[in-house]
Amino acid sequence: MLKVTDLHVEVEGKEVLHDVNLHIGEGETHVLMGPNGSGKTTLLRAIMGFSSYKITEGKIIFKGRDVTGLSLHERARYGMGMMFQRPPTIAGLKLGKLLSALSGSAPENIGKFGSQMNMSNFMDRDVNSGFSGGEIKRSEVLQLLIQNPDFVMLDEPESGVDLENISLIGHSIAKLVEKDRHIIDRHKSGLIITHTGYILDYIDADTGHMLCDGEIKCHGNPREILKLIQEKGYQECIKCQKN
Ligand SMILES: Nc1ncnc2c1ncn2[C@@H]1O[C@H](COP(=O)(O)OP(=O)(O)OP(=O)(O)O)[C@@H](O)[C@H]1O
Repeated sequence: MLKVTDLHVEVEGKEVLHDVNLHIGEGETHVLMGPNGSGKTTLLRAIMGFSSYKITEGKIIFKGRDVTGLSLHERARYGMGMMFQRPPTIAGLKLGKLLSALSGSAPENIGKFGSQMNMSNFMDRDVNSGFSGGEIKRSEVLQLLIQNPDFVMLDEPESGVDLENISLIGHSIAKLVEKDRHIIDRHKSGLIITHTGYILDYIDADTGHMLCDGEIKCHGNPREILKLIQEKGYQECIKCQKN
Protein backbone atom coordinates (compact mmCIF):
# COMPACT_ATOMS: atom_id res chain seq x y z
CA MET A 1 0.00 0.00 0.00
CA LEU A 2 2.67 2.51 1.05
CA LYS A 3 6.44 2.51 0.68
CA VAL A 4 8.42 5.47 1.98
CA THR A 5 12.11 5.35 1.09
CA ASP A 6 14.93 7.51 2.50
CA LEU A 7 12.56 10.41 3.09
CA HIS A 8 13.98 13.79 4.10
CA VAL A 9 11.50 16.59 4.84
CA GLU A 10 12.07 20.28 5.44
CA VAL A 11 9.60 22.65 7.12
CA GLU A 12 10.22 26.41 7.00
CA GLY A 13 13.83 25.77 5.96
CA LYS A 14 14.51 23.32 8.83
CA GLU A 15 15.10 19.61 8.21
CA VAL A 16 12.57 17.80 10.44
CA LEU A 17 12.74 14.25 9.02
CA HIS A 18 15.85 12.40 7.84
CA ASP A 19 16.17 9.05 6.18
CA VAL A 20 12.70 7.75 7.07
CA ASN A 21 11.84 4.31 5.71
CA LEU A 22 8.38 2.83 6.16
CA HIS A 23 6.59 -0.03 4.45
CA ILE A 24 2.89 -0.64 5.12
CA GLY A 25 1.35 -3.60 3.33
CA GLU A 26 -2.21 -3.86 2.06
CA GLY A 27 -4.54 -4.69 4.96
CA GLU A 28 -2.00 -3.61 7.61
CA THR A 29 -2.35 -0.93 10.28
CA HIS A 30 0.74 0.54 11.90
CA VAL A 31 1.09 2.91 14.84
CA LEU A 32 3.60 5.70 15.18
CA MET A 33 4.89 6.70 18.63
CA GLY A 34 7.55 9.11 19.82
CA PRO A 35 8.19 12.15 21.98
CA ASN A 36 6.65 15.58 21.39
CA GLY A 37 8.27 17.39 18.51
CA SER A 38 9.94 14.27 17.08
CA GLY A 39 8.32 14.69 13.64
CA LYS A 40 5.25 12.38 13.67
CA THR A 41 2.75 14.94 12.36
CA THR A 42 5.35 16.12 9.84
CA LEU A 43 5.64 12.57 8.49
CA LEU A 44 1.86 12.23 8.06
CA ARG A 45 1.58 15.63 6.40
CA ALA A 46 4.49 14.94 4.06
CA ILE A 47 2.92 11.62 3.01
CA MET A 48 -0.43 13.40 2.47
CA GLY A 49 1.27 16.05 0.31
CA PHE A 50 0.94 19.34 2.21
CA SER A 51 2.91 21.83 0.14
CA SER A 52 4.67 23.45 3.13
CA TYR A 53 6.32 20.08 3.94
CA LYS A 54 9.11 19.99 1.38
CA ILE A 55 10.49 16.60 0.37
CA THR A 56 14.18 17.22 -0.29
CA GLU A 57 15.17 13.56 -0.76
CA GLY A 58 13.43 10.20 -1.00
CA LYS A 59 10.28 8.76 -2.47
CA ILE A 60 6.69 7.97 -1.54
CA ILE A 61 5.20 5.06 -3.46
CA PHE A 62 1.46 4.61 -2.94
CA LYS A 63 -0.41 1.65 -4.46
CA GLY A 64 2.56 1.04 -6.74
CA ARG A 65 2.74 4.61 -8.07
CA ASP A 66 5.31 7.27 -7.27
CA VAL A 67 3.21 10.07 -5.70
CA THR A 68 6.16 12.14 -4.42
CA GLY A 69 5.45 14.95 -6.89
CA LEU A 70 1.64 14.80 -6.68
CA SER A 71 -0.50 17.42 -4.91
CA LEU A 72 -2.54 16.75 -1.78
CA HIS A 73 -5.76 16.69 -3.85
CA GLU A 74 -4.33 14.18 -6.31
CA ARG A 75 -3.21 11.92 -3.45
CA ALA A 76 -6.66 12.21 -1.82
CA ARG A 77 -8.35 11.31 -5.13
CA TYR A 78 -6.00 8.35 -5.45
CA GLY A 79 -7.16 6.99 -2.07
CA MET A 80 -5.34 8.69 0.83
CA GLY A 81 -7.25 10.21 3.75
CA MET A 82 -6.11 12.00 6.90
CA MET A 83 -7.54 12.93 10.27
CA PHE A 84 -5.91 16.02 11.73
CA GLN A 85 -4.67 16.54 15.27
CA ARG A 86 -6.10 20.08 15.30
CA PRO A 87 -8.26 20.59 12.20
CA PRO A 88 -9.14 24.17 11.25
CA THR A 89 -12.56 25.79 11.59
CA ILE A 90 -14.05 26.39 8.14
CA ALA A 91 -16.33 29.42 8.48
CA GLY A 92 -19.13 29.48 5.90
CA LEU A 93 -18.97 25.76 5.06
CA LYS A 94 -21.67 23.61 6.67
CA LEU A 95 -20.68 20.11 7.75
CA GLY A 96 -23.59 18.67 5.72
CA LYS A 97 -22.31 20.39 2.54
CA LEU A 98 -18.77 19.12 3.08
CA LEU A 99 -20.08 15.58 3.59
CA SER A 100 -22.20 15.85 0.41
CA ALA A 101 -19.06 16.78 -1.54
CA LEU A 102 -17.17 13.82 -0.02
CA SER A 103 -19.96 11.27 -0.43
CA GLY A 104 -19.88 11.15 -4.25
CA SER A 105 -22.34 8.59 -5.50
CA ALA A 106 -23.38 7.38 -2.02
CA PRO A 107 -25.27 10.30 -0.33
CA GLU A 108 -27.20 7.77 1.79
CA ASN A 109 -23.98 7.28 3.80
CA ILE A 110 -24.33 10.79 5.28
CA GLY A 111 -27.45 9.80 7.24
CA LYS A 112 -26.15 6.33 8.09
CA PHE A 113 -22.68 7.34 9.31
CA GLY A 114 -23.91 10.71 10.67
CA SER A 115 -26.20 8.90 13.06
CA GLN A 116 -23.56 6.24 13.87
CA MET A 117 -21.14 9.02 14.90
CA ASN A 118 -23.86 10.99 16.79
CA MET A 119 -23.36 13.93 14.43
CA SER A 120 -26.84 14.19 12.83
CA ASN A 121 -27.53 17.47 14.66
CA PHE A 122 -24.31 19.09 13.41
CA MET A 123 -25.08 19.15 9.67
CA ASP A 124 -26.15 22.84 9.65
CA ARG A 125 -23.14 24.03 11.65
CA ASP A 126 -19.95 25.44 10.11
CA VAL A 127 -17.23 22.77 10.09
CA ASN A 128 -15.59 22.64 13.55
CA SER A 129 -17.01 26.02 14.57
CA GLY A 130 -17.51 25.83 18.32
CA PHE A 131 -17.24 22.01 18.25
CA SER A 132 -15.86 20.50 21.46
CA GLY A 133 -12.62 18.48 21.26
CA GLY A 134 -14.53 15.18 21.15
CA GLU A 135 -17.04 16.52 18.59
CA ILE A 136 -14.16 17.55 16.30
CA LYS A 137 -12.73 14.02 16.46
CA ARG A 138 -16.15 12.46 15.73
CA SER A 139 -16.61 14.84 12.81
CA GLU A 140 -13.17 13.93 11.40
CA VAL A 141 -13.91 10.19 11.64
CA LEU A 142 -17.31 10.80 10.02
CA GLN A 143 -15.65 12.60 7.08
CA LEU A 144 -13.28 9.65 6.62
CA LEU A 145 -16.08 7.06 6.81
CA ILE A 146 -17.83 8.93 4.00
CA GLN A 147 -14.67 9.54 1.96
CA ASN A 148 -13.79 5.82 2.37
CA PRO A 149 -10.05 6.04 1.57
CA ASP A 150 -7.83 3.00 0.90
CA PHE A 151 -5.16 4.33 3.24
CA VAL A 152 -5.97 6.42 6.28
CA MET A 153 -3.63 8.44 8.49
CA LEU A 154 -4.87 9.47 11.94
CA ASP A 155 -3.11 12.01 14.11
CA GLU A 156 -3.84 11.24 17.79
CA PRO A 157 -7.48 10.19 17.27
CA GLU A 158 -8.07 9.57 21.00
CA SER A 159 -6.67 12.80 22.41
CA GLY A 160 -9.24 14.86 24.32
CA VAL A 161 -11.97 12.25 23.85
CA ASP A 162 -14.06 10.92 26.78
CA LEU A 163 -14.17 7.17 27.53
CA GLU A 164 -17.53 6.48 25.81
CA ASN A 165 -16.53 8.39 22.71
CA ILE A 166 -13.13 6.65 22.59
CA SER A 167 -15.07 3.41 22.23
CA LEU A 168 -17.23 4.89 19.44
CA ILE A 169 -14.22 6.37 17.64
CA GLY A 170 -12.09 3.24 18.19
CA HIS A 171 -14.72 0.89 16.72
CA SER A 172 -15.29 3.26 13.79
CA ILE A 173 -11.57 3.44 13.02
CA ALA A 174 -11.42 -0.37 13.20
CA LYS A 175 -14.09 -0.36 10.45
CA LEU A 176 -12.13 2.19 8.40
CA VAL A 177 -9.07 -0.07 8.35
CA GLU A 178 -11.22 -3.22 8.05
CA LYS A 179 -9.94 -4.70 11.33
CA ASP A 180 -13.51 -6.01 11.77
CA ARG A 181 -12.91 -8.34 8.79
CA HIS A 182 -11.00 -11.59 8.47
CA ILE A 183 -7.34 -10.95 7.59
CA ILE A 184 -7.70 -12.29 4.03
CA ASP A 185 -10.58 -9.86 3.34
CA ARG A 186 -8.65 -6.77 4.48
CA HIS A 187 -7.54 -4.39 1.75
CA LYS A 188 -7.37 -1.07 3.61
CA SER A 189 -4.40 0.15 5.58
CA GLY A 190 -3.68 2.75 8.21
CA LEU A 191 -1.01 4.71 10.06
CA ILE A 192 -2.03 6.04 13.48
CA ILE A 193 -0.15 8.39 15.79
CA THR A 194 -0.72 7.60 19.45
CA HIS A 195 0.86 8.73 22.72
CA THR A 196 -1.37 6.78 25.09
CA GLY A 197 -1.95 3.59 23.10
CA TYR A 198 -5.69 3.59 24.03
CA ILE A 199 -6.49 3.03 20.36
CA LEU A 200 -4.72 -0.35 20.53
CA ASP A 201 -7.67 -1.65 22.60
CA TYR A 202 -9.83 -1.31 19.45
CA ILE A 203 -7.32 -1.85 16.66
CA ASP A 204 -5.07 -4.82 16.73
CA ALA A 205 -2.21 -2.92 15.07
CA ASP A 206 0.28 -5.01 13.11
CA THR A 207 3.45 -2.98 13.73
CA GLY A 208 4.60 -0.04 15.82
CA HIS A 209 7.33 2.48 14.97
CA MET A 210 9.18 4.80 17.30
CA LEU A 211 10.14 8.13 15.76
CA CYS A 212 12.72 10.22 17.56
CA ASP A 213 14.63 13.30 16.37
CA GLY A 214 13.18 12.90 12.89
CA GLU A 215 14.22 9.27 12.42
CA ILE A 216 12.51 5.92 12.93
CA LYS A 217 14.67 4.39 15.65
CA CYS A 218 12.82 1.16 16.30
CA HIS A 219 9.93 -0.95 15.09
CA GLY A 220 8.17 -4.04 16.34
CA ASN A 221 5.19 -5.17 18.39
CA PRO A 222 3.27 -1.95 19.24
CA ARG A 223 2.28 -3.04 22.75
CA GLU A 224 5.84 -4.06 23.59
CA ILE A 225 7.20 -0.70 22.39
CA LEU A 226 4.53 1.16 24.37
CA LYS A 227 5.31 -0.88 27.50
CA LEU A 228 9.03 -0.16 27.15
CA ILE A 229 8.34 3.57 26.73
CA GLN A 230 6.01 3.57 29.77
CA GLU A 231 8.43 1.66 31.98
CA LYS A 232 11.80 3.02 30.86
CA GLY A 233 11.18 6.12 28.76
CA TYR A 234 11.95 6.96 25.14
CA GLN A 235 15.74 6.90 25.54
CA GLU A 236 15.78 3.20 26.59
CA CYS A 237 13.47 2.39 23.70
CA ILE A 238 15.89 4.09 21.29
CA LYS A 239 18.79 2.06 22.68
CA CYS A 240 17.21 -1.23 21.62
CA GLN A 241 17.63 -0.07 17.98
CA LYS A 242 15.48 -2.77 16.38
CA ASN A 243 15.79 -1.20 12.96
N1 LIG B 1 5.38 25.12 10.19
C1 LIG B 1 6.43 24.89 10.99
N2 LIG B 1 7.35 25.87 11.19
C2 LIG B 1 8.44 25.65 11.99
N3 LIG B 1 8.67 24.48 12.62
C3 LIG B 1 7.79 23.49 12.46
C4 LIG B 1 6.62 23.63 11.64
N4 LIG B 1 5.93 22.47 11.66
C5 LIG B 1 6.64 21.63 12.47
N5 LIG B 1 7.74 22.26 12.94
C6 LIG B 1 8.72 21.71 13.90
O1 LIG B 1 9.05 20.39 13.51
C7 LIG B 1 9.23 19.56 14.66
C8 LIG B 1 8.33 18.34 14.55
O2 LIG B 1 6.97 18.74 14.72
P1 LIG B 1 5.79 17.69 14.64
O3 LIG B 1 4.50 18.45 14.78
O4 LIG B 1 5.95 16.86 13.43
O5 LIG B 1 6.07 16.81 15.95
P2 LIG B 1 5.19 15.65 16.61
O6 LIG B 1 6.11 14.48 16.78
O7 LIG B 1 3.95 15.41 15.84
O8 LIG B 1 4.87 16.28 18.03
P3 LIG B 1 3.63 16.12 19.07
O9 LIG B 1 3.76 14.75 19.69
O10 LIG B 1 3.90 17.20 20.08
O11 LIG B 1 2.35 16.32 18.32
C9 LIG B 1 8.92 20.45 15.87
O12 LIG B 1 10.15 20.91 16.40
C10 LIG B 1 8.11 21.57 15.29
O13 LIG B 1 8.24 22.77 16.03
